Amino acid sequence: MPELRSGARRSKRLDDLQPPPQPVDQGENWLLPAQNRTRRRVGGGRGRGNAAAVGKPGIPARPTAAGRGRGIRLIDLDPEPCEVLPEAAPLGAAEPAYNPLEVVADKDIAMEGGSAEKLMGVEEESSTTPVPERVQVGNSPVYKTERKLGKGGFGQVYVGRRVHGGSDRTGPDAIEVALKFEHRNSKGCNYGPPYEWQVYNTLNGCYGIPWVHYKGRQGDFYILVMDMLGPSLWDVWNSYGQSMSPNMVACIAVEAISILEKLHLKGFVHGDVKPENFLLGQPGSPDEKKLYLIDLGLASRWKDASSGLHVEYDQKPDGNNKGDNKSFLVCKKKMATSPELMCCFCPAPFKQFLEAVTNMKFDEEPNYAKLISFFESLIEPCTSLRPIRIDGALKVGQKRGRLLINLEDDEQPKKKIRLGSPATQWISVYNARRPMKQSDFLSSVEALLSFTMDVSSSSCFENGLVPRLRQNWINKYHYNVADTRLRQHVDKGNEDGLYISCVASAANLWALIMDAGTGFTHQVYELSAIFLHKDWIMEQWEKNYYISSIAGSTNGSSLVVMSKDINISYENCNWPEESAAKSFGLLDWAVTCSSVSINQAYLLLQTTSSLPTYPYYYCQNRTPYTQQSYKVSESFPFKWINKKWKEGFHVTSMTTAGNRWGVVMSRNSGYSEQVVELDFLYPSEGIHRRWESGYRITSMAATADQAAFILSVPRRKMVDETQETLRTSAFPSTHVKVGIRTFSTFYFLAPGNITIPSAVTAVTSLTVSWLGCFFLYSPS
Ligand SMILES: Nc1ncnc2c1ncn2[C@@H]1O[C@H](COP(=O)(O)OP(=O)(O)OP(=O)(O)O)[C@@H](O)[C@H]1O
Repeated sequence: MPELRSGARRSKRLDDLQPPPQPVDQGENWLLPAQNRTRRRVGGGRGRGNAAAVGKPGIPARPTAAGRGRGIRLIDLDPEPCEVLPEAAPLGAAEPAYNPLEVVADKDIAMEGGSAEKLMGVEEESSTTPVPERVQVGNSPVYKTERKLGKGGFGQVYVGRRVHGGSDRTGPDAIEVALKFEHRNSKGCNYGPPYEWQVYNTLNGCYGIPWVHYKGRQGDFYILVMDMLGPSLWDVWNSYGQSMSPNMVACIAVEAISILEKLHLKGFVHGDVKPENFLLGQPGSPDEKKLYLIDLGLASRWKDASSGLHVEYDQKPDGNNKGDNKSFLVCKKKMATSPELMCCFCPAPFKQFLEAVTNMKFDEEPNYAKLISFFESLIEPCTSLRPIRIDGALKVGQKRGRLLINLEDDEQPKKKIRLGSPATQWISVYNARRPMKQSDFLSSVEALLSFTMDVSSSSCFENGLVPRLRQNWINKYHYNVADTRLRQHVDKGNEDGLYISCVASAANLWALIMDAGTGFTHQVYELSAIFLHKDWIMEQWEKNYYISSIAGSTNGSSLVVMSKDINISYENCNWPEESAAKSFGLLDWAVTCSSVSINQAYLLLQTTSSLPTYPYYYCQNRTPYTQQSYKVSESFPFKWINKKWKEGFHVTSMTTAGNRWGVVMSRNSGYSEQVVELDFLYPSEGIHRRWESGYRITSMAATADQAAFILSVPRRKMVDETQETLRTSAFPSTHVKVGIRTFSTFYFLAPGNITIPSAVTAVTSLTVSWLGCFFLYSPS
C-alpha cells in the first residue's frame, strides 16, 4: 500500500530561488525532538496513509508509523528558515496598527555542522558495541550468541544456542532461538525498553507472529528471545532469480492477508508490511512453509483502547520524513503508478486486489474474504507442492467454492478513478451562508458594506454611494487572463468598486475573482517574474498593506495582491457589541444584529430614536493582521508553519509556482485553530472530519504532486456557514456565474426596504491542480 506522507522534495538547490537568498547563517542540522526519534509511533500513519496533516498549533506532532529511517533520518533536512527582520515600518498616527515585520527567505540546506557528527557518534556506539557472548534474561536458559541472522535499523538478530538450562527441543526451551539485541542508546530505547516489547505483550502468540519467550536487559542491551525463523520473502525472491510463479505469490498473498487479519482483530495494524518482514519457518523444520510476520516496532492500535472506536483520521507530520527526498519519491512513484500499469504483466486478480485496497477508506473494515478470494483462482490444486502452507485463510484441502461464489455474488469493488497522469484541474472553494436569516443577510451585503465605512456620518445612505452601487456587479471573475490583459481587468473592476478577493494560475494564465465584499478599501498588486517579490512586498508592508492573495504560475512568476482596510477601528474584530454603536459615534443607534463570516464581521445598527428608521450596516474586515510573514520553499514548509503557529501566526494565503511553495502567515488572522492536510490526492476524508469539528478550508495550493489544504476554525462563531467542493477540469465558470446571478438579485438596497435574497455565494479561494477540480457552489 502506498505510504503517503508529507513528501518533501529538494531536487533543486534553493539558491536559484527568488528573491535572492538572504544572508543566512550556516546551514544547521537539527535534531528531531526525542519523541520522533523513537519508534514509539503510536497511532497515526496507518491505513492508506491518505494524508499527512500538520497538527494544531501548540500540540506536538504525534509521531506516525511510516518512514522510519536509519541513521541519516535523524538529521532533519528542513532547517529553520532565515528570518530577516526589516526595520519597523513607520506607523502613521491615523493608520491601523499593522506592523509587518518579517520576510522569511529559505536557505540552502547543506548538511554540515556538529549535529550530524554527534549523532553519528551515538549511532556508532549502538551498532559497534559487541553483543554479549552469553545471554540469559529473566528465567531463560543460558544461550551462546552465534552467527548473525540479520540487522535492521534498530536491532541486530543473532542465533542463540542453548548451553544451559531448559530441556525441551522446541518452544521456550528450544535449542536454537533468535536473539534480538537493541542497544540502550539506540534510537528506539530513549525511554527504556523498545516499544516493540509492549506490542509483543499483546500480540504474543497471535497467528503468524513468532513467539517471544523471554525478554530483559543485559548490560547495555535490551534482548528479546524469540522463535528462530528462516529466510524472508525478500531472500526467497532473490534466491529464485527475482521472480516467482503466480501460484506462489497467490499462496503468499492469501497467507499474508490472513496474518494481517488476525493482527487487525487484535486491534493493531503492522505499519511496516514489506517482503523483508515476512519470514518463513526454519528450513528443514515442520514450519518451513509457514509464513510469519516480524518487526512490530511500528505497529499501532487502530482502535481507541477505551472507546473501541476507530482512531481519528488525524495523521501528523512524520518528523523523520520531512526532508527525506527518497520517501517522497517513493510515494510519488507509487501514486503515479496505476493498478493497470503495476499489474500489466500479472494475471487479472492482482490488479483487482490493488484496486480494492487502494480505494479503501481510512476507517473501512477490509473484506478479508474477498481480498483473499482474488487470489484463490491462481492457487494450483496440488496442495503438497504448495510453497507456502495456508493455515490461516484456508486449511489445506479445504474447498474454496464458497469464496469463489462470494466473489461472484458480491458487487465488484466500486471503481474509483485514481488519477495517475497529471492534468490541469481546478480546485475552487466557495462559501455559502444559509439559511437567510436577517443576520445572514447582513453577511451577504458585503458589496454595500465596503462603501459604508464613514462611520462618523450617519448620512451614508444619502451620499450617493448606494445608487452608484446599484449599477455594479457584485462579483466578477476572469480566467485565462494573459499577463498583458491583467491590468485592464483589474482597473475595470476597481472602477466598479470591486477588489481582488482571490487569484489563481494555470498554465501561466491568471484567474481572478473580483468582489465588492472584500472589505478592503485599498488594494495594490504586482505581477512579477520573481516568485513573491520581496522588495515590492516589503515596500507595500511599509505602507500598511498586507498580502491578501497570491498566485504563482508554472514559469515562476507571481501575482501578489496586497490590500488594506483603513476603517479598522477595533482590534481582533472582537467588538463588545453593546458598545459598538457608541464606538461608531452613533449614540442613539443600537446594534440589533451581528454576523460573522470567515473573513468579515457585520453589524446592523438601528436608530433608537423614532426618526429616521434606516438601518445602518457596518462591515469590518476580520483580518486586521498585526504582523505578516511569508516563506518560499522547495518543499511544503511544515516546520516553519509549526513554529509560526506557536508564535500566534496562521496561514492566510498560499500558492505554488512549479514545485515551489509560497506560504503567507499572519498574526491576528481571526482563526483559533488551524491544520494542514497535505496529500497526493484530494484529502476528502480529512477535510470532512475536520469540517465536523468546525474547520473550514481557508487556503489551498497544489503542485503537480501534492495538494495542501489549510483548514481553520474562526475565532468567532460563524452563523450557518456552509462550504462545498466540486471538481472541474476547466475553470468553473458556470458555477461562478451562478454566484454572480445570485448576487445580482439584490444589488439594490433601499433604506428601510430590504429584500432578503434566497441565497448568497462568495468564492473564497481558487486553485488549480492535476489532482482534481473541487469547487463549492451555492445553494439556490
Ligand atoms: N525471529 C527471527 N528469526 C530469524 N531471523 C530474524 C528473526 N527476527 C529478525 N530476524 C532477522 O533480523 C533482521 C532484523 O530484524 P528486525 O526487522 O526485527 O529488526 P529491526 O531493527 O526492527 O528492523 P527494521 O529496521 O526493518 O525495523 C530481519 O530482517 C531478519 O532478517
